[in-house]
Amino acid sequence: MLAVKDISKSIGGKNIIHPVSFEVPEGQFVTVLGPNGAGKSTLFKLLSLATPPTTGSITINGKSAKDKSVALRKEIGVISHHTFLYDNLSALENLRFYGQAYEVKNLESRIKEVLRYVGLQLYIHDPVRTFSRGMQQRLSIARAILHSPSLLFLDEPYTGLDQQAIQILNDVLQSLHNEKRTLFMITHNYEEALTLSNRLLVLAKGSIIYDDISTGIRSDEFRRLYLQLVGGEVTRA
Ligand SMILES: Nc1ncnc2c1ncn2[C@@H]1O[C@H](COP(=O)(O)OP(=O)(O)OP(=O)(O)O)[C@@H](O)[C@H]1O
Repeated sequence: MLAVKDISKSIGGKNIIHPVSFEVPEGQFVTVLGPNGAGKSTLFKLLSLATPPTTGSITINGKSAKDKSVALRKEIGVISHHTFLYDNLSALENLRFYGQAYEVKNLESRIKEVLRYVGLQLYIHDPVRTFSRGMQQRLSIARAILHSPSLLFLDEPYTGLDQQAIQILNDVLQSLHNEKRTLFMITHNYEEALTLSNRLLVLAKGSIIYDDISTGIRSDEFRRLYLQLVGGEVTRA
């Protein structure tokens, strides 16, 4: 499903990601943890096709990441700090814009469905500039799943969310996981990670230093292990 072979990234002569290789089978929910500056966001940008690797290759559902086709873009959804929303457009208009770009079938009913999913159906006609940070984050989740991607990338999705929005996000992620979609999440929030995901990667200084199935690990056990691996404090988003 996602195959990463020897990818590295150097910026301005500095090696930020050392060659890393791993495969993520269909339906797996992978979380990447690591201290500040480990290279998580850079890895995220590489995998979500926002920036090309310096070396190595990425293959998504058998398609090379070098192929910039709409077909490849349709395979992935991205939730990051950047909401990719237009302030002056309403929730409906934003989703129409993306839905048309991704050639979503039965777009109007799919838009209503995803807005219900994230609890924003009452705000369908409101401009995004009137939305709180958490509401914008919810709408960016709706945008990212609108075209039913088989692979969803999430970079610190919990930042700025209230308890209700965290619950909505967790429910959405759980449903996507149950639907056997593949999820790849970067977070500092290891408690959510342990509850939801079934594989943990720890990145430090641009290298993967831990890669294991997470099912059944208690949070205090993992916290101890993590501190042994990277030292310092485990931070929460
Ligand atoms: N465009 C860039 N130019 C130069 N250095 C960069 C650039 N982007 C990232 N870096 C450096 O690469 C390293 C990894 O950064 P990255 O943002 O990927 O880490 P991170 O694990 O996401 O950190 P955080 O948890 O703080 O968000 C850092 O030392 C950072 O300064």
